[in-house]
Amino acid sequence: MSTQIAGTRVAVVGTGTMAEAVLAGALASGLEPADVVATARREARGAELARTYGVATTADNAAAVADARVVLVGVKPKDVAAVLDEIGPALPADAVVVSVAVGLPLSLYARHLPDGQPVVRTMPNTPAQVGAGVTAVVPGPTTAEPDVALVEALLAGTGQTLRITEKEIDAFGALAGSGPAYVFYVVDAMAEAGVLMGLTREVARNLAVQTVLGSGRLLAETGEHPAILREKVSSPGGTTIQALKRLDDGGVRAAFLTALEAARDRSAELGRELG
Ligand SMILES: NC(=O)C1=CN([C@@H]2O[C@H](COP(=O)(O)OP(=O)(O)OC[C@H]3O[C@@H](n4cnc5c(N)ncnc54)[C@H](O)[C@@H]3O)[C@@H](O)[C@H]2O)C=CC1
Ligand SMILES: O=C(O)[C@@H]1CCC=N1
Repeated sequence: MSTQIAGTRVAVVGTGTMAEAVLAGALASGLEPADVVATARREARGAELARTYGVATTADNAAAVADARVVLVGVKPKDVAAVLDEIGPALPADAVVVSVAVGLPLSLYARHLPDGQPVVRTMPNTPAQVGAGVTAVVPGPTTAEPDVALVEALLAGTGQTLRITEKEIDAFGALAGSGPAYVFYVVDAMAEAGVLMGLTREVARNLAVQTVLGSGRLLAETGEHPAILREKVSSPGGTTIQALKRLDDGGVRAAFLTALEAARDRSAELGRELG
């Protein structure tokens, strides 16, 4: 199905790290900068966004959404309800509100927006900025299919999109939404090990980055199970198995399981606290 992106008026309300990454991807999908208004509270931030993306900017959230077809709400979860109350009266009836906030249920949007306002809840991740993200998409209960397809078309330039149910989104966020942070943590730790062994910081970091990039591509392009690829690196009686044993001794695998459960549980907790 082809959905027309060019000419779609988009407002980004609260253009921080995640919203900027989604905006960059949407522009790569064919969204035109002239059709975008992004809000920024600080003038310098607005100027930076205008310079980088060629979009219009304003500090006035309500004015930004007044003729929008799609409104991306990019503020932190604790600020979402107040922003919805602020923009609600100015929203065109057909404007689709797109959530990126972790934890917040669709029911919160229904409570703070005019009756019948279309909403799509998403969970993106920051690799969206380079077109290599993965975004969960949960349509609101009354959101029409063409509106969901429009949001997915806008997100196409950010990487993959995947429709899921709302009950799956806390786990999705714990794995994919937060996931880049775990990978950056591993890269940082591997680079530090390189420095410990006497490599320069620059070389160590480059080796760690290239190894993660190459391993990700190998996984994606071969479709092989990670355990099989791991076995292909670990020769019997060789070096890698010595390192993997130390990771197991350190409880790293189990730590990943409890870490992701903790992120999922915090997402659910945010939903209870703020939703
Ligand atoms: N950072 C990430 O990797 C991910 C973040 N998210 C979600 O994205 C949302 C934003 O997170 P980040 O981008 O990390 O935070 P951020 O702090 O970088 O961005 C929030 C932005 O909202 C602005 N803001 C706050 N109140 C405002 C208001 N009343 N009007 C206009 N702008 C306002 C801030 O100035 C800031 O630029 C959160 O809801 C988070 O759960 C979701 C997935 C991944
Ligand atoms: O840490 C957070 O709360 C956000 C949501 C998912 C990734 N970052």
